[in-house]
Amino acid sequence: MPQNVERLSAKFAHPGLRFTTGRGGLVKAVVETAKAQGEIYLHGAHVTHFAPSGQAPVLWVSEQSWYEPTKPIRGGIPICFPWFGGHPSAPSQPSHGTARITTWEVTAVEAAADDGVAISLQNAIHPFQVTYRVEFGTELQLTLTVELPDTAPSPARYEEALHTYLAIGDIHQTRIEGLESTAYIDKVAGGDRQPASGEAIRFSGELDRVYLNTSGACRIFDPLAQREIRISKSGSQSTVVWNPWIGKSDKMPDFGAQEWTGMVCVETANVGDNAVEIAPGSAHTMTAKIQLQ
Ligand SMILES: O=P(O)(O)OC[C@H]1O[C@H](O)[C@H](O)[C@@H](O)[C@@H]1O
Repeated sequence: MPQNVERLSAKFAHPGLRFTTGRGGLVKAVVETAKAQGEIYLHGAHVTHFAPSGQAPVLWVSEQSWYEPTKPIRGGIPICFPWFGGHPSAPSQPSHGTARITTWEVTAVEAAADDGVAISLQNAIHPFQVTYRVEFGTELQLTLTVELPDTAPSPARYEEALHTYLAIGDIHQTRIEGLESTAYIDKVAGGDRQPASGEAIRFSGELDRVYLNTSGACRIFDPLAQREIRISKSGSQSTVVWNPWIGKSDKMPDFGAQEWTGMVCVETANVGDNAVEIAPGSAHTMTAKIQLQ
């Protein structure tokens, strides 16, 4: 049975969470508790807002974003799955997979720790069964579980990313710590492999890096907004860092002219050499926890 606001509201009534029609007529859940505000669209299971009470939004969303069933939302937390970037063999397939442009089914809404509220969703993306639990508390906790049914004929491989767009005061002043000792693929330099830089990441032009074999937390220091965002994770061996700067964002119709100065992506991922392979009847879970320090 198709999900609509009335049916969802009747089935999953819970204090602090309500279903409503969002932009473009797409259905979303809105969270308002004593500790936090948030929202998630069923389209893409896309978290588009999170803020602990009294704080400015932690996530950035473009004013120019599409809100259409066939297009990804620009900002928030798109789920890239089951591939990252272009499809490995079929270039006409959508960038970053189909998870972010299909409607997810809500399976549960429940109370979570710390006066929070959690929503769970699922999506069948052949050959996988995917579940996503989003816990809105003082922190935002994301749990993405990919299962390969035991009826599958052979093991299957996938890539994934919680492509988190963070709202920052000014990219020129922002620095990211936690990846100093990790080698990376420089996508701006055509995919060259670079050794660990030994330094915090700072931004002075387009930056698009895939850090491999790293399971540690990142700290995003934002002096203009006078705050620090911490992203910790489990089940993830890659971290992607991206800011498109002027030239690339100018070419994107869903990106406002000066918006690139107020965002940075720090993506909890398993991509490239870190793609995940699972056997029939098994599952893999990746988590990310996003918090203000
Ligand atoms: O425009 P999209 O398909 O949403 O991709 C946006 C960006 O996602 C990731 O961060 C990739 O590393 C970038 O190369 C890409 O440009």
